[in-house]
Amino acid sequence: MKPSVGIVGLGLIGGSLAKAMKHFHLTSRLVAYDGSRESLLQARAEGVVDDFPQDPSQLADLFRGLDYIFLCCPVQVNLEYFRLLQGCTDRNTLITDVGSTKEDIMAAVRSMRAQSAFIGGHPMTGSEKTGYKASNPHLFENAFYLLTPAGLSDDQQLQGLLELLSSMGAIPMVVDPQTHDFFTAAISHVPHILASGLVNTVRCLDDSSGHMHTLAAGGFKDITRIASASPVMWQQISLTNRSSILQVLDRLLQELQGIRRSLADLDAVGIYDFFNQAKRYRDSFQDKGGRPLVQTYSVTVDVVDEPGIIAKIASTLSTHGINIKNIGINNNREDDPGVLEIVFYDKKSQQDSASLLSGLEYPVYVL
Ligand SMILES: NC(=O)c1ccc[n+]([C@@H]2O[C@H](COP(=O)([O-])OP(=O)(O)OC[C@H]3O[C@@H](n4cnc5c(N)ncnc54)[C@H](O)[C@@H]3O)[C@@H](O)[C@H]2O)c1
Ligand SMILES: O=C(O)C(=O)C[C@]1(C(=O)O)C=C[C@@H](O)C=C1
Repeated sequence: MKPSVGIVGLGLIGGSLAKAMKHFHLTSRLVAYDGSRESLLQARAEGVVDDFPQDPSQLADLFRGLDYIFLCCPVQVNLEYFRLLQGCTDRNTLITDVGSTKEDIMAAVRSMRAQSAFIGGHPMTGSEKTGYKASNPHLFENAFYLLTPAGLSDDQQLQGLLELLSSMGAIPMVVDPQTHDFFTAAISHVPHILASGLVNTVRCLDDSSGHMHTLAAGGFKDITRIASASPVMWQQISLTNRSSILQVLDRLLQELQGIRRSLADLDAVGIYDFFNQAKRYRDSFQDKGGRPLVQTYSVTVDVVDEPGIIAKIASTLSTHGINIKNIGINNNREDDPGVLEIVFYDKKSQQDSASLLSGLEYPVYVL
């Protein structure tokens, strides 16, 4: 028997969970609630959710007796819904959240002596975009999905959740909440603070004609994409992971002070070491392509960014029997040449396409 599922917060992550569960036919019934009625209407029209309450007062009736409830609002809002849902749940309902911080919610749930079972959750995938319109059924494929059970559920419920997430293509991994919050402070939360700090710096330094804004190119755009994310989401993440963020932020400030000192002292070796150490460590991430554990076979091709270029290269490869998994232009440079990234299913296709396209005089790089 497939489980019944409820989702509170049908935005980027909640909407993607709903779409994935529908896409892979994982539920017997899927109900949702969101502050945006427009999202709920769209999801029902698309067949992604079966039903939704007309207003929050009907939430308990519609969510009673579900097997799983996913809380997918900003982290502090998730806790409010966890409390609210205690009125209509018991140990047979497993509530889980997708929030980016875990110590805070785990401590609150533990101190509450909740009726329902609970497992903290956090998919290590997402984007700077928000809302149901940005959601996508394949978001979780090959992405780590961290879980913090901490004894608030039974083994069978943990097993069931692991299977449900794996069926959406995710790679679940159990961690303790403290480790989770320290790791994510370093690899996600402080990077977001830094990206927003850089954008604020340029905003303050730009001239009245906005020349910096006009000229900002690939490097600035690459490192600051995430600064376009939801301020409410990041406010709540920051407030619920203060001590780990402060610890990592202090380490980052040391790093910045170090390079500042090397510059002030004209210490050429120190400056080289700063960039070289970072390059060596960052290059070691390359093979993973942001999707850990999955080997990717891709090439990049420098192309003139003109209409029809993707079709031209795709048809050349297809004429030679080479299957493409994914293809797209990375337009970091304004107007002129773009970098076309092509992903293949296997190494042979990667190598064959590299020699074919080099033979046609395209500059090709094998990744
Ligand atoms: N965006 C990411 O990259 C990402 C990745 C992993 C985890 N998360 C976590 O997932 C959660 C959701 O983030 P998202 O990116 O989907 O954000 P989002 O803004 O796309 O979605 C949040 C949804 O919650 C709804 N909502 C907010 N307050 C509400 C309330 N009081 N009542 C009812 N609905 C309410 C909003 O209408 C929206 O649809 C957050 O806890 C975040 O920390 C985000
Ligand atoms: O790729 C992005 O845009 C993200 O910001 C995703 C990201 C991250 O920092 O890596 C953001 C917050 C999450 O909790 C998990 C993933």
